[in-house]
This record gives sequence, structure tokens and C-alpha cells, in this order.
Amino acid sequence: MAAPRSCGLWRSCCRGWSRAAAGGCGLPRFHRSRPGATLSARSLSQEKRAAETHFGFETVSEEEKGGKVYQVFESVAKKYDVMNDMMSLGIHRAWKDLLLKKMHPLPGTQLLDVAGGTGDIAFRFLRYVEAQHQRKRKRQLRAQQNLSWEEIAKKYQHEEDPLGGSLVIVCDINREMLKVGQQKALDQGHTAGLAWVLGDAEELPFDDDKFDVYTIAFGIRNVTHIDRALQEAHRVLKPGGRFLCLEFSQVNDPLISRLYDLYSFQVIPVIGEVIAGDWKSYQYLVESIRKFPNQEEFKEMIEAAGFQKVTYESLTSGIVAIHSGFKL
Ligand SMILES: COc1cc(O)cc(C/C=C(\C)CC/C=C(\C)CC/C=C(\C)CC/C=C(\C)CC/C=C(\C)CC/C=C(\C)CC/C=C(\C)CC/C=C(\C)CC/C=C(\C)CCC=C(C)C)c1O
Ligand SMILES: C[S@@+](CC[C@H](N)C(=O)[O-])C[C@H]1O[C@@H](n2cnc3c(N)ncnc32)[C@H](O)[C@@H]1O
Repeated sequence: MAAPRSCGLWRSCCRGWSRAAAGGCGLPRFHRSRPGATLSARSLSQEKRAAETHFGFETVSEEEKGGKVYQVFESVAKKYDVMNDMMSLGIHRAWKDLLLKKMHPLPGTQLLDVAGGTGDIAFRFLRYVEAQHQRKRKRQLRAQQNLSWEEIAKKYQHEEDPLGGSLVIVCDINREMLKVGQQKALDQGHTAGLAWVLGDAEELPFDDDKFDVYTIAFGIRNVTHIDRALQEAHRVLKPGGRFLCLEFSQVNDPLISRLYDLYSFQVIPVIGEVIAGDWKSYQYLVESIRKFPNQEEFKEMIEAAGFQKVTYESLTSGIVAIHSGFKL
């Protein structure tokens, strides 16, 4: 795959995006009944239940959820980065750095960052591979004996790709989040090795076996059908490729858990209201965290999607966890 030089927005033709952007319409794809099929009262009520899901603590239909999630991120996009620093006192940066450390990408890595939003993982990836590439080049130069200074200077001047062929695609369902990310990329001078794609985690607009690494940070909690997003992750990874997910998880220490609940429910929505004028979106954030499966349950879901050697590491007493798996 050739590394795109531009960081323009590729609009995917994926149906999922247009449905969510339009506020949710269309039939749930996996719970449709066959035309003409007669359903007993019991199976009818089962169908109804199956098409329901949650949006925070609220019960909503599966069709509604995508539109509601879209509105949340459309609303918070402009204040998203500042809110994260404020609410987490900058701790989210350390969690994201740890994700990159775990990934340890080498020059040439093709990364798909799903629900990539404003590009935090993508920019870290670019900085990481660039530093790796520099180190490799220095090692090679040191290993070569008897080079003249002209030869050394030439090697530095003719560095055609500082990323060594690496590429990151940021894929997100929300146009506003991507717009903020693109502006950040310009401000931080990231132009090469980066592409932005509008697309749904449940229906990725990419061919099979394309990427070395798939990441999703604080994104999978918002997806309507987590199992479908995991299957899509498995499909687009190359054999040998790695899945990495950074997500809120379950706090295991009872004392920390009480303080955490207090902070989550009493402080976070207030900060949301004061800084972003948006209580509801931050209430959704803390509620959606409580609805997400714990470390072990999520590990099982990743395994059910076909990943092997699935492991996880809990960070900050389990407030978040990084799950890892391989397509073998
Ligand atoms: C709409 O959807 C979203 C919007 C977004 O902006 C972001 C996301 C996705 C999230 C990220 C990208 C990550 C960054 C965002 C967050 C971490 C915000 C979510 C935060 C929580 C769910 C709570 C946990 C927060 C932390 C661990 C960060 C550190 C915070 C503190 C140490 C607390 C600071 C203390 C004060 C400000 C004092 C005032 C507090 C009170 C009076 C309440 C009582 C609180 C305490 C006594 C201390 C708090 C204790 C804890 C947080 C638990 C223990 C902490 C540790 C083990 C370190 C998105 O989807
Ligand atoms: C909390 S943000 C995370 C952004 C970024 N990964 C980070 O760590 O800062 C969640 C992102 O998930 C995106 N999202 C929600 N549902 C999605 C879906 N079905 N497909 C792709 N992205 C989705 C949202 O638009 C939003 O940008």
C-alpha cells in the first residue's frame, strides 16, 4: 500500500456513516425477520428485545443509538482535547503513550486507527516511527566504517521518507472530530504518512488483510454492535497483525472505586457543563463506561471474534485497560 502524501479527507462510501449522520434510519441489519414469516408472540417480543440497546443508562433502539452517539461527538468535537486534559489531569496522555509503547511500531508499519477522532493515536504513531527510523539510520551510519563527511551529509540530505514507509489511516464516523484532527495535523506539521477516512467501525471501508496493526482508543464503547466491530478488525488485519484496544474498564479496588464513582458522577458532568456547555454528553461518557464489559468479559469477546493470544493490562487501578490480540 502506497503511503498517501496528503492528509485530505476521504469520504468512505460506507452506509453506516450516512445512517448515523442522518440521525439514525434504516433497519437493524441482523434482526430483520424474513418477509412473510409468522412470528409467535414470544419470538416477537424476543425480536423487540434483541433490537434494543443502551445509550448510557438509557434504553434505546439499535437504530437510534448511532445517531445519538454521532450527536455527542459532533457537540464535543471542538472542546474534546481540552476537556480530556482537564478531566483526566493529563493522565489520558500517559495511557495513550503506553499504548504506543506496547505497539512498538517499526518503520514500514501500516496502522489503522479506528474511532481515531482528533488524531491523538495517529500523531503519537508518526512521532514514534520517525524516532525509530532516525535511530535505525544512525545505527547504520555508525556501523559503516571510513565514511567521509560528504557521504554522511549526503545520506542526511537525501532522506526521502523519514517514516520509512509507515502509514496511519484515521477512520472515524464523525466528520466534526476528523475536521478538528486535520487542523491539529496541520498545526503540528504532520503531512506525510497520514490519511483521514470517514467510516463505521462496524463496516470498515477497507479490503481484507490490509493492516499490520489495528487500534481503537476510547472508541469501541460507543459502537452499537461491539462484536461486529471486532469481526471487522479481524478481517482488515493481515495474518500476523495485531489488535490493540485502549478503553475504560473496571476498577477493582473498592475504596478507589467509590472515589472514582464520586468523581465520575459528581464532577465530570459539571466540568462538561462549565467548560463545554454540555452536561448530557459527559453524563453519557460516565454512564457508557459503567455499561462496558469488564477486562475478562471483553477479553472473551475479542477471542470470540477470532483473535489469538489475547491479553490485557489494567492501568491506574483498572480505570482503563489495554487489550491485545493477534490474527494468526
Ligand atoms: C463524550 O464522550 C467523551 C468525551 C471526552 O472528552 C472523552 C471521552 C473519552 C475519554 C478519553 C479520551 C480519556 C480522557 C478523559 C477522561 C479520563 C475523563 C473521564 C474520567 C473519569 C471517568 C474519571 C477518572 C479520572 C481520572 C483517573 C483522572 C484523574 C482525576 C483525578 C485524580 C481526580 C481529580 C480531583 C479533583 C478534581 C478534586 C475534586 C473531586 C471531588 C470533590 C470528587 C471526589 C474525588 C476524589 C476524592 C478524587 C478522585 C478519585 C479518582 C478519580 C479515583 C482514583 C484515582 C486514581 C487511582 C489515580 C469520551 O468518550
Ligand atoms: C472518545 S472518542 C476517541 C477519540 C480518539 N481515539 C482518542 O483516543 O482521543 C470516540 C470516537 O469514536 C467515534 N465513533 C463512535 N462510533 C463509531 C463508529 N461506529 N465507527 C467509527 N467511529 C466511531 C466518535 O466519533 C469519536 O470520535
